[in-house]
Amino acid sequence: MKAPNVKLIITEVSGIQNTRLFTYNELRDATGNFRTSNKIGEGGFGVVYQGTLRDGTMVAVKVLSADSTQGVREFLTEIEVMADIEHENLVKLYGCCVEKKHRILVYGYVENNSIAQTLLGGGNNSIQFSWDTRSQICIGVAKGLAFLHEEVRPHIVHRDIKPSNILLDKNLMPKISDFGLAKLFPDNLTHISTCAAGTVGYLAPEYAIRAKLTRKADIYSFGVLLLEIVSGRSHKDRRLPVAEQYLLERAWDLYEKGEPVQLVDSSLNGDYNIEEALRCLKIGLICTQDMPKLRPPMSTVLKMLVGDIEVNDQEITRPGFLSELMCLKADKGVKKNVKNWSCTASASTSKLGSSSSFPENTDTSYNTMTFTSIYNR
Ligand SMILES: Nc1ncnc2c1ncn2[C@@H]1O[C@H](COP(=O)(O)OP(=O)(O)OP(=O)(O)O)[C@@H](O)[C@H]1O
Repeated sequence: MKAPNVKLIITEVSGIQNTRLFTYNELRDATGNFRTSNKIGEGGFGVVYQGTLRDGTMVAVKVLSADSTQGVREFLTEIEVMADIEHENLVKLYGCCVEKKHRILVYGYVENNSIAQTLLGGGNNSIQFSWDTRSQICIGVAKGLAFLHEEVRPHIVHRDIKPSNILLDKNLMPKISDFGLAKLFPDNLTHISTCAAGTVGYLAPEYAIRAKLTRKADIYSFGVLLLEIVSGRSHKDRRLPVAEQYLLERAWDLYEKGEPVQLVDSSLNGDYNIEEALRCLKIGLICTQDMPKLRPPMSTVLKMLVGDIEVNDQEITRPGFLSELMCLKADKGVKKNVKNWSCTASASTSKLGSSSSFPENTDTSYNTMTFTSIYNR
């Protein structure tokens, strides 16, 4: 695919209100000429630098790789979606730069990295995630999502809720980031049929398999995230015994045995509110139920999290396991097609994978990807 030319991008960007256009020089000055020591991260579409604008505002400057054709669409989507909205649990987009081959996004700087790099970062972090902090993070993400799903018009489906897209500010308040895959969702539509995109492990089965997108896909991803925050482990961990490797399967297993508390992060050393932790785990399971219509809307999930609505055990049915669904389809004779899932990973290192039914030799990664399922052709 050929990259859209700069004039076209500028025309699209200028049509979006409330977007500040930065000059390349301004951003070069802000980041010390994109100095390596100012690099704070790297995602599928480019490198992120810390910077300071002339008025002293701290910013995160995301520079899209010059050769990324995939990134241009995400770049424009991010601006279109983020330009008009502001919420304490969403990263703020200040503006962008489109000059020659440069495509750069400028966000408010969020001090404490992402949940993927801290809580789930395998000990490379000095932050103590107490129970209260975890609870505050879950509630904050739920507030941000409820805002996107129910308050903004048209509604916004994020499509890539996962730990690396939840940043933590100086007070460890969460901010949802990375709206490059988001979809604006007019009121009159029940769902959007789209090429499925997101991150394996967080994808709702109905969305991954049939590419049928509704807000319930975000709610499923949020459920997986909740389980990760309470358990302090990733949705998949190959170092664990086979039966424990998949967090959602493990959570359901323990729940059925009446032992969900075993899932709570042992690094809390028992120092947590057991009632709240159990409630969070149950809500994680409620959000990941196989039938999308059984997953409550985010405003209800939020009320459950803060204890305004009772969480009733009878409400919880079996989660949707994408891996299982794929195996089932494979058993019914379409196995060879599974290999044909076309996948455009957003980073050269990422591969589609996470369950035994995906192509062999694949690896779990947090990278976002776009792929076309066998049902979406
Ligand atoms: N506003 C921000 N403030 C501070 N750090 C940020 C900000 N935005 C991004 N980062 C850092 O840059 C890293 C890369 O972010 P980016 O959104 O490009 O990719 P990602 O979400 O990690 O991966 P992918 O693109 O595959 O989803 C983040 O993990 C985070 O550490």
